[in-house]
Amino acid sequence: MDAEKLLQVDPYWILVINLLKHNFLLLLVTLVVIFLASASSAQRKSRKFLPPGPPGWPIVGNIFQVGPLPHRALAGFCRQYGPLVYLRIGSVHTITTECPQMIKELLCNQDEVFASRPRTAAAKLMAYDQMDASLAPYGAHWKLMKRVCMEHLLTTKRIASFQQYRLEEAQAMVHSVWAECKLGGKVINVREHLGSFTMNIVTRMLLGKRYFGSESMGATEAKEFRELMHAGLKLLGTVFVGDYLPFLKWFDFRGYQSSCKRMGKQMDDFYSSILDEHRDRLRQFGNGPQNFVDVMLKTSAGERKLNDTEMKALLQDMVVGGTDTASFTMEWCMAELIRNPKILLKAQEELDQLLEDGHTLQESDLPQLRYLKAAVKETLRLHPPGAFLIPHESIRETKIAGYFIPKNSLVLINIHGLGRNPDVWENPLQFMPERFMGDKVELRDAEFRLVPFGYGRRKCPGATLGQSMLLLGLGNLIHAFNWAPPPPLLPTHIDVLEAGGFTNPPATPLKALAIPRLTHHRY
Ligand code: HEM
Repeated sequence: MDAEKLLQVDPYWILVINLLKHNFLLLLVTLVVIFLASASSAQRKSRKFLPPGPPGWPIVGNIFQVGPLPHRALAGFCRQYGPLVYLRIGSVHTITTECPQMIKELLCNQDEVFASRPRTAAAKLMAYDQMDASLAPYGAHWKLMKRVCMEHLLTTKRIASFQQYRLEEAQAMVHSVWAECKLGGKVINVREHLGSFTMNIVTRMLLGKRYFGSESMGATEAKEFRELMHAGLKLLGTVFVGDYLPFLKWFDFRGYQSSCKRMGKQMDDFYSSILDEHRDRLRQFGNGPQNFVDVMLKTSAGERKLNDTEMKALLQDMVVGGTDTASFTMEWCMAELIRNPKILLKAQEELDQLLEDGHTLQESDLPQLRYLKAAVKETLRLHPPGAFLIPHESIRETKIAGYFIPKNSLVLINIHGLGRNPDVWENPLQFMPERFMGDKVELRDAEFRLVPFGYGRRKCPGATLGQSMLLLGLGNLIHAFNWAPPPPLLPTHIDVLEAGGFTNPPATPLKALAIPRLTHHRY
């Protein structure tokens, strides 16, 4: 078997070949030392009662058992070994679960112990050395960044003050779909439209600047940036061997670290240009409406002002947190509605009733959209954007359900698995908004059956904004158009396989036939 074939067959051999390419002797010595160290450490650890899990290889542990869609492999282990599973990924103690009681223990009862984030090469190179809010390890810096998010940027009052942007962008999305399909229906690239919708909302809140559509200020630049962000998120969601076997972090396997570095630099250029432009605009026109950059320029972080790196790191959190998570959730929901025409019709009837006097959908209408809200919950159950919560890390050793959890354990909370756990949900693979109609399962469910925004210290600070974007975007799209699979496909042909990675979008970008269903003047 030649090297090329080996490469396609077994990732373990990829590692071996890459190792052989480098300094063989040095590696051999290192491997022996590591092996002895890990054997003696394993001996010590085995005296403690770790949760059950699959047996692993010497040194590399279970690293090659996680596969291209780790959430699926890890869900399989949870079903085989129990609600809390232990793996050793390289030298990193890892626990994973898809069980509501265990998730409650991790995010609620022992929230502080598990409130940190692991350090990884991708996060270091692409997220300002983890100086932001979402990837910062637990500690004083994270507290400061989170406080800026919660008390200055994402407050109820500020989010409400941007309501007009969201309404305008929802209508602009309807108009641009209509402009494509008004002559009787056309196949639309749904991902493109949803991506522009969320990106425009976020960049208008950040900077008062619209990137896509009419009065666009740099659509090509923004499109390039969005592609860059997707590639960056893919890297962030990829298992990089050097994060788990620290003695290999010097090897740039498949150019992983150079790619992260290059993307980090390109993204930094984009955020720097946002700050520069904003300062220029302030010099020229003085203060406008209070967008996020205005607020950050004035905000004090403790005794001092935020520095440029902190501002750019937070800008990145807002862009990443506010765009793909929402647009991919809407794309999944659209895919499921198109696969289930009766459910789509029911959601449309609810909207028709609410909007029969001819008014456009307002945020004050959203609480009345009970069925659409149930469809959104059902989407977040079956297709959460991000199969795992952002990885957590334990700050000290502890016990869960009688099992020993070592300090610095990586904690992978599998919400994709939770939503499909047959012990929690009846017919888990069926898209059925009705299951939420009479039920008391909320987005912050007390029983932890649904936690799409996390819970506890590391919970999402943008949840309210995210939900408004979801309901407004979806409500407008399904009220204004009928949707069907691109001919000659049938509804059941719509693909619902996930791509994996940090934000887990549909593997195939959704394309669908849009047919206007309102009178002309309403577009
Ligand atoms: C549908 C929309 C959204 C979903 C499903 C979502 C989901 C999540 C999840 C699962 C986490 C991780 C929780 C954990 O690790 O325990 C998170 C964290 C975060 N989200 Fe969101 N999010 C959404 C929208 C937003 C928006 C609109 C923003 C800001 C504009 C945002 C900003 C953040 C930040 C800064 C964090 C990090 C919090 C921390 O680590 O302390 N998210 N989000």
